[in-house]
Amino acid sequence: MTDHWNALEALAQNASEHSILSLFDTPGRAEEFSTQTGDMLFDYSKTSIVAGIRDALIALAGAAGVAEKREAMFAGEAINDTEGRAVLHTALRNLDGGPVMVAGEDVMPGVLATLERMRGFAREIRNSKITDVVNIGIGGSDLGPAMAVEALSPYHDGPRCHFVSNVDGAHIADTLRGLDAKTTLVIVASKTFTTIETMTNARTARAWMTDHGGDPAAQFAALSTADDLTADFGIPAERVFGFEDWVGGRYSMWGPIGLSVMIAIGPDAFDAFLRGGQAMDRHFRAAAFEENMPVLLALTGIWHAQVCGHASRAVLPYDQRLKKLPDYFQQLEMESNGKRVQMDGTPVLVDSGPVVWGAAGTNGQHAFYQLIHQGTRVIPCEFMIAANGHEPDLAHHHQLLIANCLAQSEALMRGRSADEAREKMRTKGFTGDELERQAQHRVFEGNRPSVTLSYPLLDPFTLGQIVALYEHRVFVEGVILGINSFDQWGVELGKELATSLQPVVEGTAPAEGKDGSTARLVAFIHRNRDPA
Ligand SMILES: O=P(O)(O)OC[C@H]1O[C@H](O)[C@H](O)[C@@H](O)[C@@H]1O
Repeated sequence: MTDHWNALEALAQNASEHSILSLFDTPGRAEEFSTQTGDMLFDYSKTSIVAGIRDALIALAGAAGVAEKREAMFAGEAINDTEGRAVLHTALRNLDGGPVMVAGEDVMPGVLATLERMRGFAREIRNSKITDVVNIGIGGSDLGPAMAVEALSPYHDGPRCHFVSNVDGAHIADTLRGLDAKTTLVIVASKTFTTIETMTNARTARAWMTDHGGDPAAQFAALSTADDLTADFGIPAERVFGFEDWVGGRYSMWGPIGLSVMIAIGPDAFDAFLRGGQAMDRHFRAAAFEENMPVLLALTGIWHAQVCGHASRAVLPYDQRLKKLPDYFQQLEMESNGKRVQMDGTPVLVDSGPVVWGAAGTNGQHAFYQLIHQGTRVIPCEFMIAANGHEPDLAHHHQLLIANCLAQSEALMRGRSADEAREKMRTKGFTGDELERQAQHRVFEGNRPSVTLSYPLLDPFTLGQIVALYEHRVFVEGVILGINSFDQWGVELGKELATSLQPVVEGTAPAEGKDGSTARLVAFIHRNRDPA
């Protein structure tokens, strides 16, 4: 692998001698550096990647064993080897794809039976007196469904959905205020059913329901792998939707964790979402790397983060309803690929995954794009735009949205030279030193890379394609980095310390053994706390 990384570094040196804009002097660049699957287009031509770089990146992916590991994943091998688990979220959307074997057993009958139970339950709730659904979960048991319910609001014809994640009592208090306990369904979503935030919120919701005339025995459902714990909590088996440990939390919205989405948009639209994911799986398995959208998206990411050294990437959906997508991708990418060692326990050879962040366009333009355009660090951008909105009466809004999205990627690439800036200031009447000073503030270096994903309409099928595209992108990047993208040991230490600090904060244990800063903060909080 070291040879491949070295070769890419040398290519990056050469690439810095040509501007991205100048690459378009070669006819056909946009066609050659874009790929399509179904009706979705991924354009990576506004990057410094040229044919030789793409070949080298594909060779890197080949050397890392991406094709073999991809098949191992789909074949149910225990590729999450620090936890000894298979990785089969793809089975959850394998609606008609045949058997999927785990340890010699076909898991599809179980997956399809649970899906059918979910459909029955969703129909029952949609036809009942339930007006509001509260999904209590955190991380992978919250971000995906919360994002999808908002993304698919034009298809939302079921009860209202609310999402409570934070252990901060403000979250559940604000959410329950105004809800009718007699017509609310609470879904406790937790793979492990031990997560302290979720279990604390679930108990609070149960007490609220009892106190306000609802019936927790009839109005609670659970989504979990731990049926013993859901039973202990008092949720009857017919309202428990289980899944297996081969579904990672941040990959779980395709199965029971997506129940709130199914209740919101109905089983048929949820099926379309699954089919979008399945279509992307098929493309990912079948397409040559040169045309493979998840592979090319991953290679673009590797080029920018690990080869060119850009430490973050911005996800910029020009779609108000996708405003939670950056948060969702943050967990998907950063929890998966923020790792210090390779599979064999030795340090990673290059930087691990980048910081992923972003916001919906055009809002971000009026907040942080200044830094993206003129800050000293390069931030590769990932734009998303639909050809159509869901508001035919407001088509002029959508034209403006598209124009803004395309304008940003063009501006990032093209920039504005010092001469252009001087000319601009000259026409405004500036001269001499003041002209020069004013002009410098208006220079955009340009040559800033971006990619754009475009599709006809953000419908359930398309959302399924987008989510699966990014899941596979993360997988490919993880394989190239040599890491396990499916564990998350890095979240453990903070949890353990929170458990040990709880009695200290409550005042039932001394702050002994804690560092001076922590002890002082505890003392300050104790002094300032209102008496109970
Ligand atoms: O679904 P749960 O078991 O409650 O887990 C919820 C979340 O908690 C953990 O801290 C993990 O880092 C996440 O990957 C997970 O999604």
